[in-house]
Amino acid sequence: MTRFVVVPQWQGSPAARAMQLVDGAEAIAGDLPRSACVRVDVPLEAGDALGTRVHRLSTLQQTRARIDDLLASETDRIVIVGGDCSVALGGIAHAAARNERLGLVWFDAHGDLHTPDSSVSGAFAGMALRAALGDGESSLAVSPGIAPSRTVLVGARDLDVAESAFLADTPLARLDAVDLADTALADAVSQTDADAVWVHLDLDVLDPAAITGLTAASPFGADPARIVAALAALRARVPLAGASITGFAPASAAAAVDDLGTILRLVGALA
Ligand SMILES: NC(=[NH2+])NCCC[C@H](N)C(=O)O
Repeated sequence: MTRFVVVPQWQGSPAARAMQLVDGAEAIAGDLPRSACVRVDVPLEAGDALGTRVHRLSTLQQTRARIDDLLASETDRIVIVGGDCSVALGGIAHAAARNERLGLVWFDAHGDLHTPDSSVSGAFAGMALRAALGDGESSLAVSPGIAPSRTVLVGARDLDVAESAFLADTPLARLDAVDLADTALADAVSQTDADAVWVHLDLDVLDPAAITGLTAASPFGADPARIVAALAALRARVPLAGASITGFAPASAAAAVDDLGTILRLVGALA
């Protein structure tokens, strides 16, 4: 069985409309079987940086502690429903503790490869993949981190200078999302020595024509049907350790309905 862990956290997001991520998580959860869902309470307040360069670090730490507590006794495969991107980290840490050579697929328009020092926004979502690799704010990073050589970044097209510089020096595979061939992702993960894989999907990897409820839509994104096909091919080859789906920020309840069909197809491909 798959357990859906719903984490309506907005505090990691750089967006002005960040709090709509709470509505997005609730909207997705509302369409999932209630008995398969568990909710993580997220503090209502923004939180404090605690003297670091990570905005709202105190609330991010509280949410993470609650995710870690919940997952400690979880034996089902989990799909984390966000919220902002950084809700994935508790799940990745949980899966990494159970799979020695965990691979990571990160679907995102952005790189999320900042450290607190390189980030301009201070938003932890923009540091989330880097934290999965074990770098940055130590209270939130996965430790030991996922090896970059077992990591595939898909659809990133909105990279900051420091992120491009990091990628130039790091053995992390990249795939373009626009023409994602059915087996390209399965091939890329098979070429690593990963024994299982965590799939993270920020919905902003999608083309803006396919979804409206994004805080920072970026052109030239993926067709949802191609992602579904790529995930099926991947799962035929490498066991799925768990998944996260994040970044849904609908402007209204009515607008959410327009996107939910697409989102639920993607959730289905990850469950
Ligand atoms: N997963 C995301 N929405 N990431 C947005 C990151 C945007 C920008 N690179 C930043 O660090 O602020």
